[in-house]
Amino acid sequence: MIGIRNVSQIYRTRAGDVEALRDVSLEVADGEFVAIVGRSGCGKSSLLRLVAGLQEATSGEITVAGTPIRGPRRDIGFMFQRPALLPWRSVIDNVLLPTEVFRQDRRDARNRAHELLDLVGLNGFEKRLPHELSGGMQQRVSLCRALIQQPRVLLMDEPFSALDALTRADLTVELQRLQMKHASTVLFVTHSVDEAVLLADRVVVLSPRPGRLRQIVDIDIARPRSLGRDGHSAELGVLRAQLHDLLMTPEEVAR
Ligand SMILES: Nc1ncnc2c1ncn2[C@@H]1O[C@H](COP(=O)(O)OP(=O)(O)OP(=O)(O)O)[C@@H](O)[C@H]1O
Repeated sequence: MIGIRNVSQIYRTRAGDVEALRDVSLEVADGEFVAIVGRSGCGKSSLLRLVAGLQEATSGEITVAGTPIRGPRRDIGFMFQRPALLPWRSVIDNVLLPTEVFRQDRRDARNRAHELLDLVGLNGFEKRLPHELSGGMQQRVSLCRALIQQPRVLLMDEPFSALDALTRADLTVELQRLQMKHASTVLFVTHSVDEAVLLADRVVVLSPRPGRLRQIVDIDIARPRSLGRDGHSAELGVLRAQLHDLLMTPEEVAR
């Protein structure tokens, strides 16, 4: 579904060139959930922006559903760290925004918006304005807005990092539920090893800048997953430790 081939990104700045990504290749299958982890500044957001068509790679090629990315596309949804809702539009009108931009059938879109808001527990909040909601609720609205256009691919850039730990854990559970239901193809950038092992089929570890593909860790554990006592804490713990070591040790001393 997503093909990233030999992608490099160099930013030319007045202070000199910044090499953000070097020769990254990755294939993401239809319905697969791939998490990307790596040190701050290793190019995770850059990679997502390239797949989203928000910027062009210095070299290499990216395809989604077999077609090269040349700019933003309707079949690619994006969710950022902050909800970025329009403050003057109600919850439902925020969710409907992409369907207006892409001129989708209004009635159909409204039905889908209600369904999605219901799914994330925001039933009854449709007419509220964003400032009347908590941060977690706003991010749920943002998730609905990303899903309304039924994208083939959902790109998520640290979507829960601005939330408190418990709300973040709640949303991780919800996203897992949505993923089990819809099996979307997701590329998910996170700093949280816990989130990565709970959500992903595979975790891609990038090396410190310039980001290169260091290792891919398969998370071969049945869903729903949980770090709680009744969950898969032992198996997930081993993978967490492995990822932690990959992130914390320089390549040359890693086993
Ligand atoms: N538009 C830009 N112009 C110049 N340099 C940039 C630009 N965007 C990113 N960079 C640089 O490229 C490198 C990678 O940035 P990027 O935001 O992709 O990393 P990241 O892994 O997402 O970081 P973090 O985890 O801190 O969010 C950084 O050194 C950053 O300063």
